[in-house]
Amino acid sequence: MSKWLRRGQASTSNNFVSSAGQQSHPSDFPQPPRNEMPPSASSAVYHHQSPPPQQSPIGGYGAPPPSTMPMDVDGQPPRSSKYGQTSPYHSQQSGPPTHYDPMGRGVVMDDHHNRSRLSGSSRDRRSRPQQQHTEYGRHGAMHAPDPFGVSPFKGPVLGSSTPPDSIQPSSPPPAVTADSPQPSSEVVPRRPAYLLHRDLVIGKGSYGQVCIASRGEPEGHSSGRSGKRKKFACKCVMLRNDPKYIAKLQEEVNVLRELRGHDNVIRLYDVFCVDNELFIITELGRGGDLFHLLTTHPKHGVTESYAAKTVSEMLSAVAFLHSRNICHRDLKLENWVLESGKDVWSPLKLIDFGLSTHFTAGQRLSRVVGSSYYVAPEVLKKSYTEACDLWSLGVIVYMLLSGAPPFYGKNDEAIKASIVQGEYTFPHELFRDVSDEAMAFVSTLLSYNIEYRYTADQALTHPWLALNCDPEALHKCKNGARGIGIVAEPRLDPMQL
Ligand SMILES: Nc1ncnc2c1ncn2[C@@H]1O[C@H](COP(=O)(O)OP(=O)(O)OP(=O)(O)O)[C@@H](O)[C@H]1O
Repeated sequence: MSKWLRRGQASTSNNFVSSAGQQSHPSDFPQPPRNEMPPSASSAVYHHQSPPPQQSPIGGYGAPPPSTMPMDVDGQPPRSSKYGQTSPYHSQQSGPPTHYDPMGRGVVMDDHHNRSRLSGSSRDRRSRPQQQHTEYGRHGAMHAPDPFGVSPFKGPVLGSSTPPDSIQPSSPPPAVTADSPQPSSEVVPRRPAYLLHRDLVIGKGSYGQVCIASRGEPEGHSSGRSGKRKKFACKCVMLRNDPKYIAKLQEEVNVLRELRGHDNVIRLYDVFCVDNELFIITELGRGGDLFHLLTTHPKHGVTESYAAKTVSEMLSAVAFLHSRNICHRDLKLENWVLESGKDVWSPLKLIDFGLSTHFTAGQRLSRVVGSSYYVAPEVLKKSYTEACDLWSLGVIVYMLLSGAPPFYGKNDEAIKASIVQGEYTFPHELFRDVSDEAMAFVSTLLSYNIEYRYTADQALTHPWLALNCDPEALHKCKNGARGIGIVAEPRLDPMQL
């Protein structure tokens, strides 16, 4: 199925949008099945000069998927997935709907191996002779300023002799226990200690790598606590003496903080620097990213009900972002992770705000950023608004339903040319089982003219979602889109490093 998909790597360069980088299955890239496709008069070709279609016809073969692509068109070293070969997306638990395979295959697989890799179980760790853990914040802790003021803990020094079981930014400081050092006057909350598992890499991006961090009582600790360490994702970024780069990181953290509380946005827990390296501690998406989900299944895409559930959660997050005047600018399959490694229906979480920016109403942005396949045509033309995020969501839904991208080419230039041309089809081979309503929904997002493109709020009211989503879940997404129940935090002062 998604043999012609490859991981996209975001670029911040002004006039280049990169798709180079990780390629999960290099040997799988097929030659385009052009010859296998019968010519069809019913091909649905949408062009930006045409009025937006209300309902998309099914069937027809358009241009083929891309041909075999080079491992790395930028000459950068290929990135490799650290999730392992076993899919983390299957559950061995029984009972609907969590057991349901969205690919419609009804297959369940053992995800133990993968979970142990993600969670760094004791068995996994024992088998490694050389552990590469760095513990921050124990006795003699490194001084780790909190450059963004994110941590709820006031102390300038990371760590405590008795770190609490979990960090709850809005909760009171951890209790001081008998073996804690006695504070001299008042109780000053200490920042928690994290164990950084450098060898448990869960993802690599253009700015660094993401690995597991944990916090809590080590197993067998005598304090009588549960002995379970809480796991986090830790993005490790080497700092450079470059004001623009620092400003970008600051914006990333500010955005993460502002969005804290939304069910479909990854939760920020802590930020600190040690020895010129920045660590951003967030909630861990144990189920891995959607790119992995899609590319580890041999079928063409997911079921409509799974796609609709997924998209409504995405729209909820994006509507919330836009209501806070934040444009993500890098929405792609790789940037949505599943909360649970056991339940493929668990909530999705949006990650990677490295290209996000604040905007003012009506402002035209001009910086060309994003990832191949997903970038909107108006971004490539250097005049765009937050509507570019909806285009990217349209690409994602198309991919979820079919397993292939709507715009493709043998390299970045060809992909960009295809996007700027704006023509795409719903090849019968890939959309055979997909309803007209689903394709109509995709068309509302892949509308070339942003006047016709749906906003996230509009898309949430589309009949296809109402038909395919659990009403209660959809209602929750609509509430989330409006920020109901979320206390947004103010923007932070500029970072001082
Ligand atoms: N909180 C998380 N939970 C689970 N996996 C994560 C988490 N954060 C990141 N990842 C994994 O790590 C990968 C890279 O992370 P991220 O996108 O934040 O890095 P980046 O350097 O900004 O990447 P890019 O080059 O795509 O912008 C993600 O695609 C995802 O697979």
